[in-house]
Amino acid sequence: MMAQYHGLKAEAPDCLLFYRMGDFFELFFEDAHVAAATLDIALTSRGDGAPMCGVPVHAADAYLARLIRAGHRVAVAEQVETPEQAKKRGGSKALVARKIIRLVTAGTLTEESLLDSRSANWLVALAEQGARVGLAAADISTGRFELASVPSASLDAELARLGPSEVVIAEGSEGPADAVIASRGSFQSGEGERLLKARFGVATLDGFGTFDKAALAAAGGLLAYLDRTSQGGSLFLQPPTPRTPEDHMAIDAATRESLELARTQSGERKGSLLDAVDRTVTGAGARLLAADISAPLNEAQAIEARLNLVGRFAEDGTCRDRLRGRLRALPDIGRALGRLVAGRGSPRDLGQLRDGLAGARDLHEMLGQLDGPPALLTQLMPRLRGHGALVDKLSRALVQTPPIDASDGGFIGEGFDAALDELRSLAGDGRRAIAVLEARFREQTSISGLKIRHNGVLGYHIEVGARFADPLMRPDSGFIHRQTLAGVVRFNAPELHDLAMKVAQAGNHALAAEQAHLEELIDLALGQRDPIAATADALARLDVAAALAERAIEGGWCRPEVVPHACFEIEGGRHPVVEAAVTASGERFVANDCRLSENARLWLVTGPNMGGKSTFLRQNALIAVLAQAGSFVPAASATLGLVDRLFSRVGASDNLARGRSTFMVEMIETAAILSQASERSFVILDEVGRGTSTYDGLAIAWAVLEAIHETNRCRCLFATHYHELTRLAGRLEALSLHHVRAKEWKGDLVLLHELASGAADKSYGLAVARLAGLPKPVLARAKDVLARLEKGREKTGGIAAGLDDLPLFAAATEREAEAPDPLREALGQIDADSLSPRDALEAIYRLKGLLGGTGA
Ligand SMILES: Nc1ncnc2c1ncn2[C@@H]1O[C@H](COP(=O)(O)OP(=O)(O)OP(=O)(O)O)[C@@H](O)[C@H]1O
Repeated sequence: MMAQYHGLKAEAPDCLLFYRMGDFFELFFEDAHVAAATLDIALTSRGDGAPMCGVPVHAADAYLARLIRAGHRVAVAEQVETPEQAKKRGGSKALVARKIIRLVTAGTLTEESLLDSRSANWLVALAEQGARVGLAAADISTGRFELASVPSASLDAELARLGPSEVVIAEGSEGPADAVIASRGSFQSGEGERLLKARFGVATLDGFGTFDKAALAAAGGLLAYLDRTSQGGSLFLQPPTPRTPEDHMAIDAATRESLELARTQSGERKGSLLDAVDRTVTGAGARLLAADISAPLNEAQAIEARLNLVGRFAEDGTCRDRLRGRLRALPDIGRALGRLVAGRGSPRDLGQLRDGLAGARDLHEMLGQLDGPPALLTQLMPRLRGHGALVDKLSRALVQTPPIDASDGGFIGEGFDAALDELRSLAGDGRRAIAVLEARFREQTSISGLKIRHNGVLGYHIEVGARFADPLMRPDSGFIHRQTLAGVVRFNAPELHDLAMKVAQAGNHALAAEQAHLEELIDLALGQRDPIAATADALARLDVAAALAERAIEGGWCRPEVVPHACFEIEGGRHPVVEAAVTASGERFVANDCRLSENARLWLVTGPNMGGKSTFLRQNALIAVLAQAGSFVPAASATLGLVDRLFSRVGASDNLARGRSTFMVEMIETAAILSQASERSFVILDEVGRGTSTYDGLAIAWAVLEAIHETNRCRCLFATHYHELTRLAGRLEALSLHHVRAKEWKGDLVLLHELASGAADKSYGLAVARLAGLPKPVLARAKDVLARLEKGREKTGGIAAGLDDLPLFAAATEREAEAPDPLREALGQIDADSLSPRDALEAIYRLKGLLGGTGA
């Protein structure tokens, strides 16, 4: 047996091996140690001392879920023949054949119990091709399949958008630290193209869109990995959709994290923007909303289309309530379909398709009565119907609530198949005849406690109390002794045997008939897989639109207006997450305006700690995300020009608690903004520069602000404690000063959280410290120190002395640009077309010499 075990283990060395033995999956050796520790189950050992532990087959899903969540992958080795078959094949000592039937990994789950119904479950494969990375993403629980090719620099942003459960890369290539390494062979564009064509049965991929080599190579890696995990079995993939990152607002990983779009910085959904917005009533709706918020659109028309639908549901409360009420009752047909395609479907999944598709048809009828439907609704409508024949068949075939487990039958309803009904009635007749026989035996033996019972070992048998058993033991009694237990004795009888045979036979035949129907019904449903998936998507879109309308009404949100010029005008804007927290603690959230335009695109925000600067910055970034995701926004009015890229950076010390963010990271991230932000971008910078010494920090913040103003020319909100920066207002015409208001009242600091124009008059640092309970002697001492510092500042002009005659940023950058670069000049003088190979080689040596500073 161990030879067989090691053989299987060698097939999946990077997985824990679940080795089926009877009613258990057993794990051995190191696997047993890992599983026992993760699952908190007893570690035992075999006769030969090998460590082992086991989990019961019927409860395997729950254990699998825990192992997967702990980051493991599991290979499931099943028995693929019965002990009888094994004996027939190889004699009495033959070992039952076993085979790995599936690798269970985080990115390839379909089981309801292993998945979060409100989150997508992405498996991503990456393939490097020069400066680009191909990205293939599949969620086989719903069949979604996307292919993209992105510049290497955008990879992190794409991965952060998807939040994949599992990433696969080719050996020797770069990727996330926990990525699964697969063999290089399949990560080739030719292989990818071949596998795609074979899977979707097409001669060309043109019908799906255009994919470059990087995307095809990633598809190759993904399909080969899926094939390995399913061990050649089927799984649900819709045709690939090409994804063009340019169609969406670019949001890099650091910005997502800082804005807490789908998860908070501690990794939870609660407290994120998504959580504050989500009022969806179906799992599929929740998944789509998460995708929408993670990838806001970049095209006004598409945004308008979504907003029109949300607007319609916002206006019509009755329609919205009815729609949401019906959607709430619908099963998750997308995932039911995924399980059916993967061969893990149950009668209950068919029941879910029946109910979900019938529900979609009802919604079609209901929504069809709306006057002047928005264009997006008109587009969705045809996808809600067209399943009449399938629904009809499933309705006639299945019982009201079909079971998950098909093995006991009982899922095909009465009246669907006359032959099945006949078999069932035969079994029923048999059982009734057995009841009659029991009465007759009682009369005949005069044992009133005599019973006919049934169990898995003896089948039907007669049971009497031990003290009544003697007469039945006699050879001529007509009863045959089977078993004596403490207190009872069990018998059989020829008549009972005959009847039992009939019942069993009819039962087996009925079960076989039900299984045949199940297969046929599953085939029928799978024949409609694409239209069913389209219906599932349409239902999800309706849920998202109605949920956003619900949220808008609940919070008094407004419909944003998207305009062609790069403005950002928000009246009475609010932060949905902070507002909820502030309101919950009985306070009032103060709404604030933000007005950026092409000529006034940079706001420098000052004011005391805890005054609300970060909240103000973030709420505006979130409003941009929501608006472009097609949602109403938390404001009285909002007009904005499309944002192509969104950046949010927070000064290093704010994040030190996480032990990750250092000044270095802050600078790397700031560098990314300066190199990537365009005139259409929106940037929030929160106390950038404060992670280092005052002089260095101020100098960096100053230069960054100037560069943003002069070079990037994007819309930007910049919060700072460096009051010296306010001097920039006189030099940069598109920069204006603002502050969060505070006042001292009877010696106490009152934070008003209200934005006003101009710079803050004081920094109130000591007042905040007092509010925080700093000891009195320390405060008094700090006051003294401050007084001296301020005196010094008056005399010398403070740390910003001398900044006033600093040359303009443009002049400084010109100077930088003017400095001659000998390498550049030498390169410019080469006439590439006239070079012989020998000249070229010499030129390379010369240039290399220049690079080293030695000349040539
Ligand atoms: N507009 C508002 N209305 C009501 N309360 C607010 C508002 N903005 C912020 N707050 C409250 O003030 C707290 C501090 O806000 P925030 O973190 O934005 O201040 P800050 O000025 O950035 O502080 P620091 O400079 O210390 O980082 C929030 O947690 C919230 O409770």
